Amino acid sequence: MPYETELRTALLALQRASLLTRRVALTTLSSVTKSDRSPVTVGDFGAQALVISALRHAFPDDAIVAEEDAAALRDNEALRGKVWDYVQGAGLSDEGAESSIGGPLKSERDMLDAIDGGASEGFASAGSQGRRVWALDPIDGTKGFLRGGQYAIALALLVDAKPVLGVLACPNLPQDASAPIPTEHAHEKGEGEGYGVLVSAVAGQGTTVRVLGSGGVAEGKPTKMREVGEAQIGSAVFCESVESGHSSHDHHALITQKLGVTSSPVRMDSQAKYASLAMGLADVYLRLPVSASYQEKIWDHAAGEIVVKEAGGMVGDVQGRPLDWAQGRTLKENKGVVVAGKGVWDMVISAVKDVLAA
Ligand SMILES: Nc1ncnc2c1ncn2[C@@H]1O[C@H](COP(=O)(O)O)[C@@H](OP(=O)(O)O)[C@H]1O
Ligand SMILES: [Mg+2]
Repeated sequence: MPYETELRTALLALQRASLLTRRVALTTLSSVTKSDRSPVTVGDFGAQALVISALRHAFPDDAIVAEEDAAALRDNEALRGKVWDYVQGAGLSDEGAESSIGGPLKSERDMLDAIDGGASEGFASAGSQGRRVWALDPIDGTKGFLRGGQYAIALALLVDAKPVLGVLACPNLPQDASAPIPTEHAHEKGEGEGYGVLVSAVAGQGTTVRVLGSGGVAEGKPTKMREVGEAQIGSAVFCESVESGHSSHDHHALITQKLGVTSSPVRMDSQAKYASLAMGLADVYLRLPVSASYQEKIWDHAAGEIVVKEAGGMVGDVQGRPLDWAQGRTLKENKGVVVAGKGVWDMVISAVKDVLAA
């Protein structure tokens, strides 16, 4: 199967990184504020080191674009030591699986180099055919991670500026699609209690859900989005960011009102929203940016996009056009993202257009 090794590596890398984020989540969390005023934690740095070292081991020639860099750690011995403790403590229980992603990191220096290995210019500079770029968000939804809500470790492989593989590790999503999605105190629920999924997709191969474990790759189950038609839109489950600064709750409310949706949207951080749709936990995801200063990276949607599309859903901008991966590193203002099943897509896009035009 195409991308078999890439998928296996990505699943194991994210599983290992989630061992670290789960452990960090059980401590008293604190964050450092970055230059863009967004928070970063020990979990973000540690997860990035673990995933990049796995990718570099398996695919040394591939470019990697990741959210964090190691500057803050190089300057801060205490913080660096803390991250290193967690990185050393995160190893898969299956030795064969662990060694297939390069085994434990050997030194603090290797850890810093791995973190800085995510500084590629990515496909913005990729001209030649067959160019491969991995896009990693080591903790997507850092605010959700800090408040005990949903977060995801998100990894996608883009070939010639198109997502061909995506994996979302969502430690706080329920494994059972009929269970409610926890939005607080979620870190207290672990694998043993039925929480933690790995949702993955490869172009043309469908979307698969696995239990997020601590050893080798678990058996996967194919998943599809729920089939919701126009007649059922009133009872569809909508989801949106917790943060109204990330997308406009007011616009979303006007859209759902127009569509006659009866229940309030489920608020959830991170690309766990895409995973929820792919798993049939929710039906529509609206993300309408609110300000011109909003410079969200397009990478933050790559894994989610393929996971939803391969589960039978649609992902586009507010005009219903496909997301433009070649446009560079940011999701341009006013474009936004709409995610829905095929049965309600036209109707949702038409409501979005009406509300934005008003
Ligand atoms: N002001 C801003 N500018 C750019 N991106 C922003 C932003 N505020 C939030 N984001 C993006 O939105 C993501 C969180 O989305 P959500 O609200 O769906 O949880 C953040 O991911 P990180 O948590 O990885 O930084 C970040 O990429
Ligand atoms: Mg992040």
